[in-house]
Parts: sequence; C-alpha cells; structure tokens
Amino acid sequence: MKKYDYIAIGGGSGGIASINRAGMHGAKGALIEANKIGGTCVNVGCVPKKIMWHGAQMLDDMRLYAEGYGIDIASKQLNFKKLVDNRETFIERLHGSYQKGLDSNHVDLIRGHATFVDNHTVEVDGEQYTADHILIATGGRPKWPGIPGEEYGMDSNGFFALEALPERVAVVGAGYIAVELAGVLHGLGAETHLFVRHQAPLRNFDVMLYEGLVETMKREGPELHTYSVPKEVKKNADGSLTLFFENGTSHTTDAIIWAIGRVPNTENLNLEATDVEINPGGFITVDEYQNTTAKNIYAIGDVTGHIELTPVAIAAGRRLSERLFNNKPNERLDYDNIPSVIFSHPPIGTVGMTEKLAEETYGRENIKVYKSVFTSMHSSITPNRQKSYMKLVCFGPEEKIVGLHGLGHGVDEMIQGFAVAIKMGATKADFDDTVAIHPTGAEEFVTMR
Ligand SMILES: Cc1cc2nc3c(=O)[nH]c(=O)nc-3n(C[C@H](O)[C@H](O)[C@H](O)COP(=O)(O)OP(=O)(O)OC[C@H]3O[C@@H](n4cnc5c(N)ncnc54)[C@H](O)[C@@H]3O)c2cc1C
Ligand SMILES: NC(=O)c1ccc[n+]([C@@H]2O[C@H](COP(=O)([O-])OP(=O)(O)OC[C@H]3O[C@@H](n4cnc5c(N)ncnc54)[C@H](O)[C@@H]3O)[C@@H](O)[C@H]2O)c1
Repeated sequence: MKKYDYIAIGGGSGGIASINRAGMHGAKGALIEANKIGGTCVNVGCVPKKIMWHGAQMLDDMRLYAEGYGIDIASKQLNFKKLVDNRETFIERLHGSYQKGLDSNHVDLIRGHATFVDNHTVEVDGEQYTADHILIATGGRPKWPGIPGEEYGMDSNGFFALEALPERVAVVGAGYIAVELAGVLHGLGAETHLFVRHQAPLRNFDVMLYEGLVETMKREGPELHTYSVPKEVKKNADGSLTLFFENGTSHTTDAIIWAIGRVPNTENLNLEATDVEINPGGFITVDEYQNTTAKNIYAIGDVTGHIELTPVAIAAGRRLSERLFNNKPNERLDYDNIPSVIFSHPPIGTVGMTEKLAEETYGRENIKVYKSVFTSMHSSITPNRQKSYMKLVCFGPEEKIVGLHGLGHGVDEMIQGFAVAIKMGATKADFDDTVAIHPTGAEEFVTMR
C-alpha cells in the first residue's frame, strides 16, 4: 500500500490549494480527483461564468450605451459557439497550469473516485493508499427540485454545456447562481424570465441591494416573477416546455435552468467506515480548525457548508496545511468579513453585516447608516440612465464600519480594497480622511454624508 504524509480527496479550489501548500513545506502528498482538475470553480463555476458575464456585459454596452456615446454598431450579433469554444480553450490552459503546480510541489495526481476504507486509508479503483492526514474537499453539486418533469430542465452544469443559445429561458432560483445566469442569458440575448419563491432574489443580502436589483431588472430585464414556486414541468408537442407554479400560473419556454442551491458530495465516500460525522444539514461537521470528528481527517470548502466561495476554500486549505506541515498550531481561517461579488448586471459587492443584522446585533440606536443612490457616469449620457446604490453600516460612537454594500457599474472591482480596510477595523472617519479618486463610482464610499 502506498503511504503519504497527506492525501486530499477532491481536486477543486480547496484540495489543490491545500495539497500544494503541504508540498511546499516538504510533505509528500497525493491529490485524488474523480473528474476534471480544478473542480467546480474552474470547470463549471466562477471561471466559465465570469467569461460569459464579460460577454454579456459587452453586449449590454452595445445594446444600452453605445448609441449614447455616438457609436454606431450595425450588427450586435453573437456567435455563441465561438464564445463557448474560446472559453473552453482558456479552461484547458488552466488545467495545464494546475498540473504544473502539482508537479512542482511533487504531488501525485491520482485519477478516480475515492472511498474510505478506514480512518487512515482510502481506495481508488481497487488500489489502497494510506496517509497520516487526509483532507475531504469534495465540494458540492446542484440541487434539483424533485418535481414531476424536472428532467426537462438543466442545472448550472447543463448551462455550461450549451452549444447554442436558447431563444427563451426560464431560470428558477433566487441565489447567486440564479441571478448570475439569468443576467448572463438576458445579456446574451435570450428572452429570459427569472422565477423566485418570495418577493425578491438575494433576500439574504442587504435590503438596498435586492431592492436596487429588482428596480434595475424592471427597467433592463431579465423579467422577474415573484411568489412563483415551481410545481411541475410538461413537455409540449413542439418541443417547448411549460412550467407550472403553485400559484396557478404557468410559463412556456424553450429551456429551464434549476438554480435552487447545492448539495454537498458526501455520499459514496463510505464515510461510515470512519469516525467522520455529518451534521443535520448534510455537511461534514468541522471545528474552527477544519478538524472533522475523526482524528487526522479534515474537511474544507463547500462540503462543510461554510461560505461557499473559491477563495474561502483556498484560504482554509492553505491555512490547514500551514498548521499541519509548517508548525503553526494556531493557523486557521477567520470566517468574518469575507467579501463577495455577485456578477449581476450591474454587479453587486458586499462585505460585513447587512443593515438588518447590525440592527439585530447592536440595536438600532447604536448603528448609523450612510446611503447614496446616483446615476453612474458610465450611463449618464445615454438613454439608459443606470443607478448605483451604496451603503455603509457603522457601529458605535466611533462609527466602526461593520458593513459595506454596493450595486452598480464597476462595483465588482471596488470591494476588495474596502474589505482590507474593514478587516483592519476602519471607521467612518478613516474613510472621510481618505482623499477621493475622481471621477469614479468608488469615491462615493469616502464622501458619504
Ligand atoms: C455556477 C457557479 C458559479 C460560481 N461562481 C463563483 C464565483 O464567481 N466566485 C466564487 O468565489 N465562487 C463561485 N462559485 C463557488 C465555487 O465554485 C465553490 O465555492 C468552490 O469551487 C468550492 O471549492 P471546493 O474545493 O470546496 O469544491 P469543488 O471546487 O467543487 O471541488 C471538489 C472536487 O472534488 C471532486 N470529488 C468529489 N467527490 C470525489 C471523490 N469521492 N473522489 C475524488 N474526487 C471527488 C469533484 O470532482 C470536484 O472536482 C460558483 C459556483 C457555481 C456552481
Ligand atoms: N459570485 C459568486 O461568488 C458566486 C456565484 C455563484 C455561486 N456562488 C456560491 O455558490 C453557492 C450556491 O449558489 P446557489 O445560487 O446555488 O445557492 P443559494 O443558496 O445562494 O441560492 C439558492 C436559492 O434557491 C432558492 N430555492 C431553494 N429551493 C427552491 C425551490 N424548490 N424552488 C425555487 N427556489 C428555490 C432559495 O430560496 C435560494 O434563494 C452560493 O451560496 C455562493 O456561495 C458564488
């Protein structure tokens, strides 16, 4: 049986980052991947999504703004196949660079599906491997609604497998993926309808963000349908699909995308052979150091149900390897104030507490909120005057900034720097003391009154 210092199961964001960092510190590691190297983010997540988003943004620029700038664009035709082919070629290049990274850290890549034999041993295609430390970084997969006719729809993986743009699409769901895919499809030119169960998408985000997004969708699309809980799908004789809702309405379309959340990949790992516990939500139970309930078995990333973002899986994985292989016993990821961007049109950026959470945590009397709504300069000379929305949530007499939220042109590239400031404990006075960069949207965050 081959023996390693460290085995990582799952060659996605977290597994790759952790095994490489262990290798940098001299540990002999193996990475086991059942599918394509890079996992969800690289193959069917962040990377292809962002490429498609850029494409949709370019078309938005032509459709909504070019004319206002005096630019005459005769053909706004999209060659969808070319976009997809170029995207996949780019992803192929990324696979190569991941392989190089593993090679330089002397990591063995084992292709196949891993199952546990016991707390120290895993099996892949009949071969057994043992290690002092084993990491579970198996990620998640899309959830399906479990309604009659669901098989006529597709999930986000199916979206990335499309070779032609459907004429009409219905996207079901209200989270990151639903908003992003609906925005991309609409931007690329499909007649897109977004169906959410409650009054708005992204209801867990700050109220200004989802209200602003709903406002923007009303003017620019995609068409939003609220209080729509899917009940059944039927395929019609002409190949179209009809989606029926519990409120008695129905909608006919060419394609349906389920974007209703994700489930962790914990089955088929034979965890029963180990002391690893699964929590009631179906995720692997971990403590703040990513330890599972089994000694020397750890878990990171989406399979733990913690904030499901690539940089979170990477950061947790690297810190774990620092702790295990670089003699840093206290190294762990601080899950507070993790920034994120939703690639809607325009994008959303957010870090820290929503106004509601700050109010519940500190009491209304102890928080102060600064808000600004303005027309983006990008759209100011065009017929589609698009609004930007920004908010600072401050706590206590010092006005420590505990939440920063924005929706608007360029917000996706603004948030990272502000997240550093917030992580360092910045106050409103620190923001006021920072000279603005003009003319930008970002300057609004340091000039709010
Ligand atoms: C459509 C979409 C868009 C997204 N966009 C963003 C974004 O813009 N920004 C962002 O930060 N995050 C984004 N995410 C989330 C991000 O992709 C995940 O948070 C991240 O990939 C999690 O990394 P992970 O290592 O936990 O798991 P994954 O990247 O899912 O990797 C898990 C790997 O384990 C493998 N595996 C599973 N079981 C086994 C087994 N038994 N044996 C061997 N291998 C196994 C799988 O094949 C997979 O490759 C997006 C996700 C989706 C679906
Ligand atoms: N830009 C980014 O960083 C980015 C992009 C995509 C995904 N992600 C990550 O991936 C995670 C998963 O994204 P997601 O959008 O799949 O999940 P999500 O948890 O964000 O949203 C799922 C949504 O589906 C709705 N829903 C659940 N069951 C439903 C049903 N039966 N019918 C209709 N609606 C239903 C829920 O109310 C919820 O709003 C996110 O939490 C995020 O962390 C990040």
